[in-house]
Amino acid sequence: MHSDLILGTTLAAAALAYVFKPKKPKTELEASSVTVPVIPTYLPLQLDGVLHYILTTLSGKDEMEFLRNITNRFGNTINFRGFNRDFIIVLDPSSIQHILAKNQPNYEKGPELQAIFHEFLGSGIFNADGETWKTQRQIARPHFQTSEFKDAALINRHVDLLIKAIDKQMAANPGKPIEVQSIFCRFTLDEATEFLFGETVHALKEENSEFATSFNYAQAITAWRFRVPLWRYLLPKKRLLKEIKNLEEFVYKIIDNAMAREKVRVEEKERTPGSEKEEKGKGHATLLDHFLAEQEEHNFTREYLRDMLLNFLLAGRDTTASLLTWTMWHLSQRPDVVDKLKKEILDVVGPTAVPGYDDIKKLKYQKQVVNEVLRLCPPVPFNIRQSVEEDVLPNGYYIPPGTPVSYSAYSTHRLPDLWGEDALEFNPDRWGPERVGSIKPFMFVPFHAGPRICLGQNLAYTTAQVTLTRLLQHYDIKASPGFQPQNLGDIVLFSRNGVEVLIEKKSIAA
Ligand code: HEM
Repeated sequence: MHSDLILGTTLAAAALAYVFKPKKPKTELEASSVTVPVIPTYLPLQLDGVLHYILTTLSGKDEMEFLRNITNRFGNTINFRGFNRDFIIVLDPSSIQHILAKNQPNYEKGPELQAIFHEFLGSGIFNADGETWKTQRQIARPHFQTSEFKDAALINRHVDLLIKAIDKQMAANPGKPIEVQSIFCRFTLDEATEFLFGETVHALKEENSEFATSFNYAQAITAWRFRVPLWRYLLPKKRLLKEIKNLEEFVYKIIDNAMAREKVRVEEKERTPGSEKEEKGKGHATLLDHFLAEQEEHNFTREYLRDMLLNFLLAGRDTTASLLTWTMWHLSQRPDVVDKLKKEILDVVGPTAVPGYDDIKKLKYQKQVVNEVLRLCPPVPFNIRQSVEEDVLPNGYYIPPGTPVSYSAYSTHRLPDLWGEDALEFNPDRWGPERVGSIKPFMFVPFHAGPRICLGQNLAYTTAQVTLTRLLQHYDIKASPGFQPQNLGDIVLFSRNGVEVLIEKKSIAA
């Protein structure tokens, strides 16, 4: 009893000290700039605001629209303070440019975000700053040059399997709508594992593949921590660690095999002098091979390579699945757009030819459609950085040091001031030659921007466009009556209830 009283008093005293802690005097920079407006709350520690947000996420409401409503009410630069901790959100393109490009070194991933992702992603590219990030980016870059996937053979091989999986579902449930989100997630998992590791996990074939289940779980828990950082301390970790171990078993097997292969290659090189002149990174089939080619210089550990592979998988898999899913949703609502797409495919690729990179480059209208999907449904709807030093945004607002600063592609892409009165409408024509000039840099940031711009951007467009071309050569896509998707604003923008569309087998030439 006595010890409870002491503990209770200590905690209460600590809480009071935190709430009423004396304010630091303003720095010179702070005094000469504007304070970001704080969203009004009424309880100490902004408990009402924090609870409102937590209840919004728990009740399954649309967090992206929640945020958009707040910024509509309080402005494009706001401080969503909780527990006396600042959390700044910026929407205007010049602030986004400042954070992602002009003063990028001052806006890191930072220790708080890294702690949220730590168990799953370790020190991989997605979760690293400084030299660790730079090294991974430099070594990985050659694997993402378009020459690596120009014939789109790997993508097309997986699209063959995707079409088979769709046909199978249609045969099992004739005339019924198909939930495409989960199929696309399995498709992109297969494609990405082969592109990155050289080995696919066969998620399309085996609906409940162990790797896919573990990956989905680890990602879902990490996403909860991302949305409500408090969960990091409250959610049990036992299952998370078990699922991560499953992933590691699979990944370590690939790493060990690749390391053995690389050892043989190095020994052979030593036996045949002169072959070391070969260009670094050239001729390496997988991303892992690119890293192992640098092994002598960097001495990467198995753990480092595990982090690297899981990070690339996280970065590339769901994002592309999200893009394909929302594309199908918008097409199901717009038969006029489907008709135009089909006409273009017939003219450029033909009714049955398998498209390569050069073909899809000619599909101009299709690219407009994909961009319009990326605008309204950016796969990464919300992104966070943390300031290192204090700073001032181009619009005069003060950023304290060590503060989370976020931008939301979802909200910026929907601002009528930037996109016009039809900002909320799906209109691929806004990307046509007459209007595209009004789209200024940093208004459209689905792939991030600046030094940390998405490495897989070209691969993502190619995968999405090849897949879309092949699907429209085979099928007609129509609305599933009464179905409405519900945004799930996780790390990746998905629909809480999947996306149902009616798919009919129909030759494009018919
Ligand atoms: C439609 C598909 C995609 C979208 C919308 C997308 C979007 C993004 C965004 C917004 C970021 C910045 C994340 C951050 O720094 O917080 C990013 C980074 C990254 N993306 Fe993508 N991505 C897509 C597909 C891919 C693919 C297919 C790959 C590779 C397989 C990939 C690899 C990466 C990597 C490695 C980074 C980290 C870059 C760095 O920090 O330097 N992405 N992506």
